[in-house]
Amino acid sequence: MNLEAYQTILDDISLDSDKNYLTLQLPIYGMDIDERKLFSHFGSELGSRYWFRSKEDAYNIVGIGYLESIRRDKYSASSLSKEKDALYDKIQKVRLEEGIPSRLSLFGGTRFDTKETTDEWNDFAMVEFHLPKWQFDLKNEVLFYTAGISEVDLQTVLGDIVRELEAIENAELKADGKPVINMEKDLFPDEWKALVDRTVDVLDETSFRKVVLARQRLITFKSSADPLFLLERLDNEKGTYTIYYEKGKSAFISKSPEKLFDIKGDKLRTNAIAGSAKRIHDSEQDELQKSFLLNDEKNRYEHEVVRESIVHDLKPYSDWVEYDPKPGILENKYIYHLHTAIKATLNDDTDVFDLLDAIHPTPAVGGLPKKTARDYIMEEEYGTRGLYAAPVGIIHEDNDSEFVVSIRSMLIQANSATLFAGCGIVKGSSSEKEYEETQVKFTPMLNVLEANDE
Ligand SMILES: C=C(O[C@@H]1C=C(C(=O)O)C=C[C@H]1O)C(=O)O
Repeated sequence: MNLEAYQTILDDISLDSDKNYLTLQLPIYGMDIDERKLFSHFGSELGSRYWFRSKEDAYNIVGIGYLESIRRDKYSASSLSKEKDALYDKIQKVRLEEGIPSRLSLFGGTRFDTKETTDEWNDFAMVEFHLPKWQFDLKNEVLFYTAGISEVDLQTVLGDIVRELEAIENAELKADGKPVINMEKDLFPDEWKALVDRTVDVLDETSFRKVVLARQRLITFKSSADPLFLLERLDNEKGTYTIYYEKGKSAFISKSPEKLFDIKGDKLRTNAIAGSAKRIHDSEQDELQKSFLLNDEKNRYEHEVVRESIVHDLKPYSDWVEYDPKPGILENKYIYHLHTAIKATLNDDTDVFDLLDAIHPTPAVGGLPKKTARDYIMEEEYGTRGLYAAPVGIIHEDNDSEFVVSIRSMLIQANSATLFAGCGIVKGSSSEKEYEETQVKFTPMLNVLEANDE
């Protein structure tokens, strides 16, 4: 870190009194800093921290201290877009080194739907995106430090940051052991199976083709789960996103394999992921599982419904959408899915918030027709989805962004964890099989809690 050169830059700038914040962007090359040290060092910021790592490692970001947030009780693409622009406009950005390949981002998401939430989701607004005080881009080794412009002392700020970085490098990493489980139970298991049976009778191949029904599993602990323990456990499943999102007294956690979309310039990438078979961890049996999945009519149908819907929803925003008509297999640690990569070139003036609104929820987590399915889920499903299966991710100043469909997830509060898992129901689905499938889909979170029998 070339502190003298950085100070010279700071000596040469004048603070812009029209702005609310100053963001300093500086490299932290070679520093021994990771997510666990950050969460340990910034323990007092509990409830105001996140870790977001994308599955292709495009992003690995920790944010600490929510300085300002966009919060809305209703989703409105145009208002959100304006608020995002206004927030970025309030920031004076200063690069302390040229050519750093990283940019400031906001992190957050929207709830799955507008269902009145039960108390459990009160910490998360309908739509919420945060500007953190400390944003660590761990992939590119860059820090974005943001402070209120009236509070910044350009003579002392660098020294303060350096001291903090040194303390982070020396942070203690002593996590508590795994949370001791008091009680573990599926919520409404028989009612859920009955709902699936009823739903199969309602579905057909034209007017209501598919709906995804989710269920919950509740685990209570003898004492609260240590964030450092959870972070360590979150590191152990490749090929998935990692979301650890604290807000108030809650933490929302996901190891989702499913991208909603990412945008770079005018290029959007998304995927259809639907159709599932358990991974058995025996090479012969797993080959059979994969070839079953590729050829099974019900799974193929479930998958095609998702792909068609995504392609259809992209059309107003793109004259060029490309995908392979034959799905492949997405391999996760516990499960296989049918997978189709979809690419689009976006038309001019497409806004990321319009795309979010247009694409979410895909029938991988909602159903088809989308509105019928959404209403059905709100009406019939037990409990509230909140951030489960909802878009969570990051947005830069322009449209560049990456969003996850936050499945394989749980909500942690005080001494309890609520796990969520759902599956696509079509005509001909069997409630027993779907129940088993959701059981498999709890595994990533059970594994994070070390609550499975593995
Ligand atoms: C809804 C979930 O998963 C979704 C449903 C799938 C299916 O029904 O085959 C497969 C992958 C996901 O798109 C979940 O994991 O909770």
